[in-house]
Amino acid sequence: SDASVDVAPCGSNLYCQGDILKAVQLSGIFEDDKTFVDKPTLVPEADVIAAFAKLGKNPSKSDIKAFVTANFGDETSLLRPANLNDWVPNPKFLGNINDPYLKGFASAINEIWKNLIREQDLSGLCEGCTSSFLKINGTFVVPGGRFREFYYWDTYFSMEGMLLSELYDTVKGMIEIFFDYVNQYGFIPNGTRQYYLNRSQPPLLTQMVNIYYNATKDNAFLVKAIPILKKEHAYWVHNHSVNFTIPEKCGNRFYTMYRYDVKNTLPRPEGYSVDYKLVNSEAIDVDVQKKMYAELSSAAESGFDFSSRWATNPNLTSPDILKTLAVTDILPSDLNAIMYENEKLIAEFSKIASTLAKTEDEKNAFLTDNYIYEKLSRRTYRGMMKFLFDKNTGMFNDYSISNKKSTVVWSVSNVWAYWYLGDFIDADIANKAWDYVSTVAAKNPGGLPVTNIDSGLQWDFPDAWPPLQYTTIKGLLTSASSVEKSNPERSKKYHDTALKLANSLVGSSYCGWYLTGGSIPGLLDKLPNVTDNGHLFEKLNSTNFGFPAGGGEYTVQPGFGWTNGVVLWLLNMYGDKLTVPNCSA
Ligand SMILES: OC[C@H]1O[C@H](O[C@H]2O[C@H](CO)[C@@H](O)[C@H](O)[C@H]2O)[C@H](O)[C@@H](O)[C@@H]1O
Repeated sequence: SDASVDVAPCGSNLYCQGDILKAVQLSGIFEDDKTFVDKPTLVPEADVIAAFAKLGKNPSKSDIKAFVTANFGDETSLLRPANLNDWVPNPKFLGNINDPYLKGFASAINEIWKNLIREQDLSGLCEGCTSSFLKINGTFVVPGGRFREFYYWDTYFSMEGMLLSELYDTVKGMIEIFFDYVNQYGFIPNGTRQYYLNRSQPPLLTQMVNIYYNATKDNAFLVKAIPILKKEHAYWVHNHSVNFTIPEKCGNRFYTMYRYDVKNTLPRPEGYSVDYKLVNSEAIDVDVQKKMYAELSSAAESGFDFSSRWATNPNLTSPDILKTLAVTDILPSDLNAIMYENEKLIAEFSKIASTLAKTEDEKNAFLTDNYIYEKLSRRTYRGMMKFLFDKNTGMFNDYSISNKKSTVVWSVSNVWAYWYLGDFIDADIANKAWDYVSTVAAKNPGGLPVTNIDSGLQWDFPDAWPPLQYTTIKGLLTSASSVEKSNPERSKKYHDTALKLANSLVGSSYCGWYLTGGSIPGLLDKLPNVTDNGHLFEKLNSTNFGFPAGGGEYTVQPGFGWTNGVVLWLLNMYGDKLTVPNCSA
């Protein structure tokens, strides 16, 4: 393809584009493409480029291996454990957990934060050397395993647990790191690497500020946050919105809706060989190839990489299904719901700020923002109800712009909007959605699978993702409280489904941890012949209680930030109801 018109995630000739990246990633010397792009150089970049040039036109695999060994360092370097001044051994929420094993489990997770919360240490980088890391000003939580950097949407779910662990200063500092990125780049990158600089992730910063504010009532911080949250919102409006209408359905009216959309024409550096081989597996036009690269990156931006949810032919399986991704043609229901909630929250924060203003002008400016963002939220709401909401099923479906109709794949993300909008939905229609969810939950002991389609992709059946158990439970709780007075029986039913999901995630994570060497001093011995000390996994198997899920382009990762966060959140909320499962059953 014509490199002069290619759009890469960043300018680096090592980490984002160019011959060295291509040769190393296609050589097959690493099982996981992310390994190479996480390696810092051992010599200045110009020397790396000169050393590569010496290899000539078609270097062998062993030449490339020797070149990488001589010029690149360890991918896990440039990080150190953080000095956590706010970590406490016995956070108060442990007192809310009755079952002694689950209390011990919560305490073990509280310990695990110390391994996952890190600081950058660039002192190991030699003079003139370089790495793919973005500068990270402060302490941050990583997901774990191959995910050695700070991720955007993961952090919301990790924070729910970190706040219970009373890591208030650390949480505040992490939000401030994100503020720096909004100021520097205008948006928050997918993760803190140069190769993530062309895309964001589900925009949950405003909601991070919300949970931090609810936990601390830090007014000064809230006031400081508002201009930055507005700036991030503007980025999504300018780069990720479409003005959409269907004349026969809408007359002259246009609706502003949001979508994932990454400008990119090259393989994702951290998945280079996977993307390259997929796109070059048959003879296709260069323009079509470039479009496929843009779709792959846009799927990564959605957080759901990869899923039949984005496929025009969801009946195919991996890898062929990936050739049919049409992310940029879809109005995703979860993204639109998130944007609606962000607009509502910016309006609410502005109202609070207006009461704290020191001058009349300041107060009026906040009240104007309150008015503007309320209005924006109504605009997003109208679009969601017009195009995404299905009165027959109660689901908020994804919508295909080109087909002018809902897409066909059901996903747990179709009930995400209930978290924020549950109060506004007709109770009988909402009940249909929740009946469906509870039927799926009843069939899956390990949690709600993300879709019903077994494509081999990681955001498909049978994978149960902790953040989506959280969003579904939030939706159930909103619906339960909205019918509590009018229909207590229904309300109880929703609470029961929420508890069932909580039992699945907490129980399955507990067993996964125990079976991989988890123990509790004086109460639970470590299994014999297990060398590890207990892992929580990034995703669980919905059909196989106690086991992680698989699928996708990398092996399941232990750690794990969002699992720990959501499990602690559930243990705190249902600490008087949850009981320890029998892990050998
Ligand atoms: O390397 C492949 C992809 O890895 C990341 O995605 C997955 O892990 C993230 C961190 O836990 C999570 O936020 C995301 O939802 C997962 O699918 C990365 O975010 C992708 O951009 C990347 O291509």
